[in-house]
Amino acid sequence: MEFCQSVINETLRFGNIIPVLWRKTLSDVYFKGYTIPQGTAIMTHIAAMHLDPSAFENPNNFYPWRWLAMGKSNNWMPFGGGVRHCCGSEIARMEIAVFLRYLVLNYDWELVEHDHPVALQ
Ligand code: HEM
Repeated sequence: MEFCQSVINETLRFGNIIPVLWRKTLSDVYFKGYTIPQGTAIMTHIAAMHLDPSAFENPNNFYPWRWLAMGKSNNWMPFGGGVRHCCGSEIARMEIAVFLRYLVLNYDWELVEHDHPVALQ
C-alpha cells in the first residue's frame, strides 16, 4: 500500500493535471525586493515546481521509489494548498488506488521498449 501511494504521488507530480493556479493580491505585497501592487494576478506554476531539479532529482524520470526515501515534500502540491486546498484530494487518491489495483490485477504488463526508461520528452 505504501508503494501504491508512492506511485500516486509520482503520477500526480509527473502528470501535472492542473499545471498552474491563479491568485490575486488583496493588498500590496513586498517580496524579495519587489513590490507587487494590490489587484495583481499571480500565477503559481505547480508544474514548474514539480519538475524543478533542485526539488526532485532527475525530475523528468518517473521514479515512484523517490517517495519511499523522501516521504513528503513542500514542493509537491498537485491539490493546491491553504484555504482553497482541494477538498476532494482524499477521495481522488482512493479512486486512483482502486483504479491502479484493477489495472495491475486484471492485465499482464510488459514494456514496449525494454531499454527505454519512462521519461518526459
Ligand atoms: C487527481 C484529481 C484532482 C486534482 C489534481 C485536483 C486538484 C485541485 C486543485 C489544485 C485545487 C485548488 C484550486 C485552486 O487553488 O485554485 C482543487 C480544488 C477543488 N477540488 Fe480538486 N482535484 C482533484 C480531484 C477532485 C475531486 C475528486 C473532487 C470532488 C469530489 C474535487 C473537488 C474540488 C473542489 C470542490 C475544489 C475547490 C475548493 C475550494 O476552492 O475551496 N477535486 N482541486
